[in-house]
Amino acid sequence: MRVIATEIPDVKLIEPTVYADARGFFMETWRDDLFRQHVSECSFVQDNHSKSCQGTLRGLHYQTENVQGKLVRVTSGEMFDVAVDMRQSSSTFGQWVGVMLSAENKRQLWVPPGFAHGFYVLTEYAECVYRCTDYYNPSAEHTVSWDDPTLAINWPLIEGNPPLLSVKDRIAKSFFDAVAFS
Ligand SMILES: Cc1cn([C@H]2C[C@H](O)[C@@H](COP(=O)(O)OP(=O)(O)O[C@H]3O[C@H](C)C(=O)[C@H](O)[C@H]3O)O2)c(=O)[nH]c1=O
Repeated sequence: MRVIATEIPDVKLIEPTVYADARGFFMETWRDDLFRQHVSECSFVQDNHSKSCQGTLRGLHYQTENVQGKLVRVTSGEMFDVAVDMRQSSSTFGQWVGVMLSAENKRQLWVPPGFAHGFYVLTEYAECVYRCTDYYNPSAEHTVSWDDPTLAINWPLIEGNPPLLSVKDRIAKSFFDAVAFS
């Protein structure tokens, strides 16, 4: 696997080694030893899988208890995946990283604990699976508005179509009003 640095040191882009042959391909999508050695010393306790139609934007979400790190990959379609630094003490507080993840490029994004996460779906459908370092805790979940002007995330929105949002994401907080990590 190849680990690629991003604009935020703790956020990593991972390219697994793909073994292709006449049948198709094989790849190790995660190995505890290599992940700990090259990305982050953490354990995963919950796997998620979500499917979204084109134009769906989920996020920006994070938990302030059971704080989750997430290892995100796309198993079908393509999405623009975003991590936002919500750690007040960080030199990159309020900065974001956005990468294209797709079934084609097989890339994975490591979203560390302390970051908000969101994605926007570009293809007719996209499915993502992601490993979490802590359990879902809805009572401690927070949302930051996807189009917050301070974050100014450059979403590759499909021309003329407002993103499809959940009710929760439509009423998300501004970055300045959102709870940050110390
Ligand atoms: C996240 C989650 C949700 N749920 C239930 C709660 C709702 O009944 C239903 C849909 O939840 P929600 O609309 O919050 O799903 P997303 O909008 O995809 O939320 C996720 O989107 C962003 C991109 C993330 O990184 C988080 O994993 C998560 O916040 O699944 C669970 O049972 N367990 C879970 O871990």
